[in-house]
Amino acid sequence: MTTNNKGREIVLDMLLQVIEGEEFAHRVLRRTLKAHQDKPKQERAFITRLFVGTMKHYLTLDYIIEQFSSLPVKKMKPFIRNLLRMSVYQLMYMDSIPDSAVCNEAVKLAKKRGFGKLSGFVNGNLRNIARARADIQYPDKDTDLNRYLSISYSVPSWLVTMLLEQYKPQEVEKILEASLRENEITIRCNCIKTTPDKLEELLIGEGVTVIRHPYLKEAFIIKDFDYLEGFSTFRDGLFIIQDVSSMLVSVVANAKEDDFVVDVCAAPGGKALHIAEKCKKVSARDLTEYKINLINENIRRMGIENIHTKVWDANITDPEILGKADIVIADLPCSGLGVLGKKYDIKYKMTEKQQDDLVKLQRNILHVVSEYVKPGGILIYSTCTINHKENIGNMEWFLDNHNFKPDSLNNYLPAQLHSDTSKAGYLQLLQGIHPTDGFFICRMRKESR
Ligand SMILES: C[S@@+](CC[C@H](N)C(=O)[O-])C[C@H]1O[C@@H](n2cnc3c(N)ncnc32)[C@H](O)[C@@H]1O
Repeated sequence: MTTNNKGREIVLDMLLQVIEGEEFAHRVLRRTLKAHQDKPKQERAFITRLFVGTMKHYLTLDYIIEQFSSLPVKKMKPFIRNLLRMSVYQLMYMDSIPDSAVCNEAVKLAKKRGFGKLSGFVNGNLRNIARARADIQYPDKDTDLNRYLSISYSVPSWLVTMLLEQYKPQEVEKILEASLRENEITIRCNCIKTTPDKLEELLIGEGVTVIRHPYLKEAFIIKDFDYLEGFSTFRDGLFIIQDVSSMLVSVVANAKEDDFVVDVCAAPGGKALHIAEKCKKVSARDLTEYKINLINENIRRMGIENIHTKVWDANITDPEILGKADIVIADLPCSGLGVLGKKYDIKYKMTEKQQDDLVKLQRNILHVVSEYVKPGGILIYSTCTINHKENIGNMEWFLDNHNFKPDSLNNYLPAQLHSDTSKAGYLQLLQGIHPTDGFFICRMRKESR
């Protein structure tokens, strides 16, 4: 365990940056792993597991701590509360670490960072939790469903209420449970450069476990690897990381060779690159130079040349493309409740007000970009959220106020996804219920006159 002592300190600093600061968890994790590329695979895996696990579970961990501590977690010093969270995570979820090691390392860290006077408090609480963890009483599902879901799945109570208003209790529990599972990585084969069969063979040769996705032949779930950028298949642009839900946007867009496609919020370019395999001309836009560079990097790596990128605010009309697009992709900024497992700080940071502001932004962008669609052309609206207001709510608002009609998805979607709603032009995928992220897609056709 001594090798992981430094790892614990690294994780504690990451937690402080994200929970107590303004940083995004996935960015902090990526930056930290990059900075410690030279560390053995095992240590990097320890850092990832402890950081992601503590982040995903920290309301549950706070509940446990407060069963034992006389001081509420909110009143503790930030360093101490995050040290306790991280240590309780190890006690509750990491069976291979002896309790004594967890307590001793926490005490050492408290002393090292100038909290020697509180090391007794840390030690006492951790040892009590280790001793009595089997007797902890959790909220009862039958008498207080909201609190049960909130504490069991580490989700703020207001968000549980919102989900229970929109979905059945069993669905909400499956969604929240899926968000705590280890994240799966899905990739899409770059069919310009190789075939799915060949890519599968090459990845297996690189020691990766490869599982074919049931929805699309170009999609694979990959496991048992450390550093993706180390693979020649990645460096050579034979695949891109992309969830199947996101791939389905390009599938239902169904671009033809001569179509002109505009993706108005395109970075890092997953959907635009996918569509560009099918048609000659794609315009990929995003708000900043930084974001456009992300698309350009992927364009270079994947060797896909028929995409033109442009910094453009989707809220503002671009007169150059008015009425010119066969297909407009509006994959808009959203509350991200479909990717709670991957962006595990969203559930703590999102507010109802932010969601309402997003609905306004989405409506404004949809209104502006609908004018780029040719008569008879297609507008695809998608989000990686499961919030009805941002999804079906916006679709209905849009159709009520614009010259568009819903267009069935059933000619394009895999048969497993056909339903009454897909026939009516939209699909709501739910994590934990579908083998994908939570995601919304709708297809709408502009009327000819
Ligand atoms: C859901 S992501 C897009 C993902 C992308 N379609 C893909 O498949 O890789 C939303 C994007 O919208 C961009 N964005 C946010 N506000 C925008 C605006 N006003 N104009 C253009 N892009 C915007 C963000 O920078 C972000 O890259």
